[in-house]
Amino acid sequence: MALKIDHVTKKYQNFTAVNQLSFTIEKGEIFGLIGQNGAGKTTTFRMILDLQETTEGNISWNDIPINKVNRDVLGYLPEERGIFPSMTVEDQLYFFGVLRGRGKKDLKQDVDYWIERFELVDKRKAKAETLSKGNQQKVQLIASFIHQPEFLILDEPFSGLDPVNRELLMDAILYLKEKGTTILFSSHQMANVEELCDHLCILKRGVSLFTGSLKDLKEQYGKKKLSIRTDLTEKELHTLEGVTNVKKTRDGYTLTLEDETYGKQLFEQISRGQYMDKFSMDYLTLDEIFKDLVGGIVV
Ligand SMILES: Nc1ncnc2c1ncn2[C@@H]1O[C@H](COP(=O)(O)OP(=O)(O)OP(=O)(O)O)[C@@H](O)[C@H]1O
Repeated sequence: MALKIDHVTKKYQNFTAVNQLSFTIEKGEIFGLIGQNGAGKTTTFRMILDLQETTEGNISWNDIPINKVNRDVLGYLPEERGIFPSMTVEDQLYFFGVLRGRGKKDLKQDVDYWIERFELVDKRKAKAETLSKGNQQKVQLIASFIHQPEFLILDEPFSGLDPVNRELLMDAILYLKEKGTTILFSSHQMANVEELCDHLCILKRGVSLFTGSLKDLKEQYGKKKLSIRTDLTEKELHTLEGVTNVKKTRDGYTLTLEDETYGKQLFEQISRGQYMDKFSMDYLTLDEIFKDLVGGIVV
């Protein structure tokens, strides 16, 4: 594996921000770290980047302790955004590329490529302070990987981006993965995690509630979501055995089941031998699983 987090704990005086956290990330994988505000995501990132010491445990990159790893191997988009306000977009990207060890000539192709890909061509000579928040974020994003790091850490990269820019970023992350970059990111938007991640870790108050593949997480929960169109009332559906929740939707109901084995008997009870034009069992979305696991609303 490329990154190994081994029983890592971070304490601030008596407060434990990260508690015995362990996970690994394979080379070229996209790994999502999710959790509510204060769950310990940024603290974990900062320990991986050696910006903060662990209280206990070890972190290594390709079996080398993280504090011995060449900094240029890593790229980081921090949560607190900030770029040089009076520097142009283009100069900014050259600055960060050169700072992290690349030659200016060698950078030109990549700077041009990313400026175009993130639709910033007409802004390349503009001072960063004159850009919209979303455009500033795109510049900072490119700056975080313009030196071609092997391992890229993105703290909430999607926040503040409109749907078009979200798609641009999605595609860019997948492109970087294809090129072999290992990517760790956090997001409050579960749809982004669901679409991108190979593996994920769900943190609650510094403790991992789940670490593994999205597929395993979904299968662990099972196909507990049942979407139907029926003449039965909400009240009647509530009384059926195995149904834990009923939600009215635009054109029917979504039921949550105790487990998927109730599917067959519910089909018989609800259809009563009649044709049903909608009866489908499905896995919960990551958003639903997350809310169930952490027992709260995503903020
Ligand atoms: N320097 C510090 N001293 C004391 N407590 C801290 C310090 N830094 C972070 N914490 C606490 O550690 C916990 C984890 O914070 P962290 O920033 O890692 O959370 P997060 O998951 O990134 O949250 P968010 O989604 O809001 O960014 C929080 O309760 C925070 O208040």
